[in-house]
Amino acid sequence: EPTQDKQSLLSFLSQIHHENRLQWNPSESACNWIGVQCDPTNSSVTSLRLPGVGLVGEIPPNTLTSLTQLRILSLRSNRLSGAIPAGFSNLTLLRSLYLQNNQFSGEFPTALTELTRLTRLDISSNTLSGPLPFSLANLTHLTGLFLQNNEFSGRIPSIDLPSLADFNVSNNRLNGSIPNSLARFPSSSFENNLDLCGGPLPPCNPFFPSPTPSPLPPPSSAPVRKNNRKLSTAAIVGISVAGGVLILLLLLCLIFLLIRKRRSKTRKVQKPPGIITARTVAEAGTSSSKDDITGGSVEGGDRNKLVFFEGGRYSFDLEDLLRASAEVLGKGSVGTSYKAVLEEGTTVVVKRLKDVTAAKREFEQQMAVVGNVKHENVLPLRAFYFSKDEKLLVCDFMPAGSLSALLHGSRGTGRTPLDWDNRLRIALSTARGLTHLHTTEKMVHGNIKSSNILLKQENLDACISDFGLNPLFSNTTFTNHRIMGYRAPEVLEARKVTFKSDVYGFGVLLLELLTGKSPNQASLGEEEIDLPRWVQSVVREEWTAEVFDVELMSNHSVEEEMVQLLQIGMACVAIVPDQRPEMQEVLRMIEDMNSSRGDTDDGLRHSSDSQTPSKESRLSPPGPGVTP
Ligand SMILES: Nc1ncnc2c1ncn2[C@@H]1O[C@H](COP(=O)(O)OP(=O)(O)OP(=O)(O)O)[C@@H](O)[C@H]1O
Repeated sequence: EPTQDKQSLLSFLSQIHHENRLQWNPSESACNWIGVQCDPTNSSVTSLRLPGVGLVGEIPPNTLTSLTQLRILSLRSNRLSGAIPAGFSNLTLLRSLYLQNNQFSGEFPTALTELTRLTRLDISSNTLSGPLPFSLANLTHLTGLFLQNNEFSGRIPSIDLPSLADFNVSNNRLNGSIPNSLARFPSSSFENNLDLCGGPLPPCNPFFPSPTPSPLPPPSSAPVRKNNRKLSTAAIVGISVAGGVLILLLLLCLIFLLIRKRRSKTRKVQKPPGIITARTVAEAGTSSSKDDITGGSVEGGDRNKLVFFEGGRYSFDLEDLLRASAEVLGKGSVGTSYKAVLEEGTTVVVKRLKDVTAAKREFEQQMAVVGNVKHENVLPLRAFYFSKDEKLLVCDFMPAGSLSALLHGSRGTGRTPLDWDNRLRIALSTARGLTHLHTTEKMVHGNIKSSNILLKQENLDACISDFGLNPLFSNTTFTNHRIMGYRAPEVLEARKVTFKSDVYGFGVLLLELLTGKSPNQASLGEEEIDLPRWVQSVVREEWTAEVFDVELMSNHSVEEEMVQLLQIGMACVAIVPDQRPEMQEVLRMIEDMNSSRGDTDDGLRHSSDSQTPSKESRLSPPGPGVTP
């Protein structure tokens, strides 16, 4: 006799409203009750099947959740309501759980995703809402997952469950692309959602998504009640006058358009320097663009075309890009970046800008400037697209990822630490790229941070990305919290980026490389303290022990170099902009430091951009506490 389980069952039945169809007799063994099955020794309940027995209301706490030996639980087709109890996570041996056709509500019960032995999970036809959790991926033994007829919303998480044979999320409020791992299921598994695409449904268009359908029901198809009353004379007069005015307005518009067209024909067409159109690329034999791609200038009506820059190696057009499969790399301060794999195999990154305030001409002019920048440590912009609703930038995909991912990606076990030589190499190559922008291009980067430092796969040299975009946005865009840690104090007040604010951002980047701490993280000991002030707050004698990344601590021979680089970083983050060095001075200090190692390392040569500053402008970096 399973005494404890019997108690739990009796307690369940006594606390829940039901239609008395079960007739469980307390004087009999629970193993003989309707719906109950026990293990061979009758010591515990292993299966409870109570489908359609008229249970009404919430599952009473500490009743069914105490049946820890359950393999099968079926409560389907009752009128159970409220949340699915979190205590279900106790039922760790459950193989099959059937809760469909009830009135359960609330978010997806994450407790269920702890039941890793589940093979069948059916919670369909309830009123569950909110997102589907990614932790569904824990249920690796699932062969059937039934979530249809609920109110789940958001995207379908990319869960890859190899044994899954039946899957259904139809009739919910889901949107976004169907993950590749679930694309093998038929369209009926996904039908009647808000805005799902990809997989068995029509392909997604990541850059020009269809507008989210209105959650309102479609206009009623009920026949409109006929109004047999005749229109009054006043109404007839009103309608005639309005009609007349409308026709007049249309005529005026037509005349205006004709005049404009004539003028624009006579105006000399200007082309921003360095920009070539898709047609020009096609003519140069580097594009597969079709014949219908119009040539001429960007300004001259070459709408809806990708504009490539000279020297690019790509040969695709907008239609190819729209057909590409795309994966979100991340959401930044100015938009979302996608990794797009074109049908012919080329992989590029497309950045979809949001809240651009620049007008078309300004945008194109700035793109012409940005697209002309060529340096081995600057990620080239390959193409752009501008329309009223959509602004896209295209650049190379860097498979080695960003410095941010490398430093903060997966700490702990399984991580390959970033050694000192590589950190110094990244510091040096970033300094070279930024110095080139400042001295040769006379361009402020405006958004220096570790996710904008991308690494070359061959040698982990760095490339700076996302430069020169500030003029496209209003001043507030770049002051959001995600980039706060790199923002110079004066930028937060004046909302204007300068060469010196780039130097500040670079200084924070050096501190990040040395400490392994993210400038945005709140765990710097005290609240409201940023990375520079935190480093400054540690007394110099303690730097080695407290400030440097533990991953660097194994190699004592480089301590002196680490302290030197830290001093350079601290000079860059001086509060007063004038006290910060120029970028080319910073570069030379790092190069000097590096050459005094006696290394013959090929990647660490002197750069041409660092030769400019005079001897007297060389700076001896102040130690912590010297900066005001
Ligand atoms: N060309 C690229 N190759 C590989 N990864 C990239 C590339 N461009 C961006 N990423 C990565 O994609 C993610 C999103 O980048 P994105 O530039 O949109 O945002 P961000 O760098 O976080 O912020 P911001 O918009 O302020 O630059 C980041 O992790 C970034 O490192």
